[in-house]
Amino acid sequence: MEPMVIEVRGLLQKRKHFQLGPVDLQIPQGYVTAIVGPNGSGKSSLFRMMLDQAKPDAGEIELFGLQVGGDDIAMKQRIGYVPEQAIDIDDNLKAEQKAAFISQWYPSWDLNRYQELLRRFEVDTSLKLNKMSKGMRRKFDLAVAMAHNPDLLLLDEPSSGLDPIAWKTMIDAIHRYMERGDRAVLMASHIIDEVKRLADYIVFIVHGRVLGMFEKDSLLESWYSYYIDTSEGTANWKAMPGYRSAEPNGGSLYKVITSEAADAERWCGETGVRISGRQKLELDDILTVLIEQERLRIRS
Ligand SMILES: Nc1ncnc2c1ncn2[C@@H]1O[C@H](COP(=O)(O)OP(=O)(O)OP(=O)(O)O)[C@@H](O)[C@H]1O
Repeated sequence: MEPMVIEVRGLLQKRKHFQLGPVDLQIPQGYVTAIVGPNGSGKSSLFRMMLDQAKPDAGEIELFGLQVGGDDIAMKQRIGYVPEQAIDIDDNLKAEQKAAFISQWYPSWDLNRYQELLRRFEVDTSLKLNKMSKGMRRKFDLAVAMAHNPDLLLLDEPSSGLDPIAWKTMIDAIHRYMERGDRAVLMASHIIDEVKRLADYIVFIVHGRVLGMFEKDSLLESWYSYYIDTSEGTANWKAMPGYRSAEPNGGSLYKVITSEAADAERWCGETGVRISGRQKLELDDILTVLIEQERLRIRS
């Protein structure tokens, strides 16, 4: 098993209208892990606690085996972070001045790498930060976050505001960053295509609850819709392994969703349930089912 770069244990944050956790998570070195969840599910809150910008009410986080919460500068220097929104949105400095300032904090700041990233992202560093477009600012933040060759990249919706060309450059930059094999990315994203292209693992979070961490390929292999013909009378499909939901699909057809496709297929064969069609679920469809189930769980 790979070493873990992030370990989250029993993490709890209570707010007036929202509770995050308790969260237990292990993020492995060498992989990209995407946190996927609807608006307000707690993704940014989790990042802020990992960076010690917010305190949990219970539990702990370790980065590189060191507990977050102390004043460990060396630990922070190993991280590159792109927040959901630029922290210093009104910054009157030119981008090049800001970068010169930030670079002092990082002994491993790599000027060549930084300039290469700026070139590829086409960032004009003579602009003042508060005069940059949202996308330009995002590209600058990405270049800065990667310029010191961090061991861990924390990216909170990194493609927010990027045009399609910049988006491809970002995907490419993250792939290259991962080439060395001993780094890790934890990213929050709403963009399904981005998650599919980048992520090795997916963490679903809904209403502050982590619903599990899944290896992407096996996740996409195990969620299926089956179209079941009920005209000849059929077994109770709710007993199907991994059963999630069923809805009428015209005539005697029912569309049944399972998250354990291989076992469900076998079960159908054994119980005489006739599958007249099958379709893999996309990530957003999986998330929709999980959100709905979480809603029902909260209501009950
Ligand atoms: N400083 C704060 N004080 C109180 N509540 C907050 C604060 N920041 C966030 N929240 C609440 O915590 C919950 C989680 O917010 P968070 O920003 O972590 O979600 P998110 O998953 O990142 O959402 P999005 O996808 O919209 O960025 C929300 O209900 C939000 O209103």
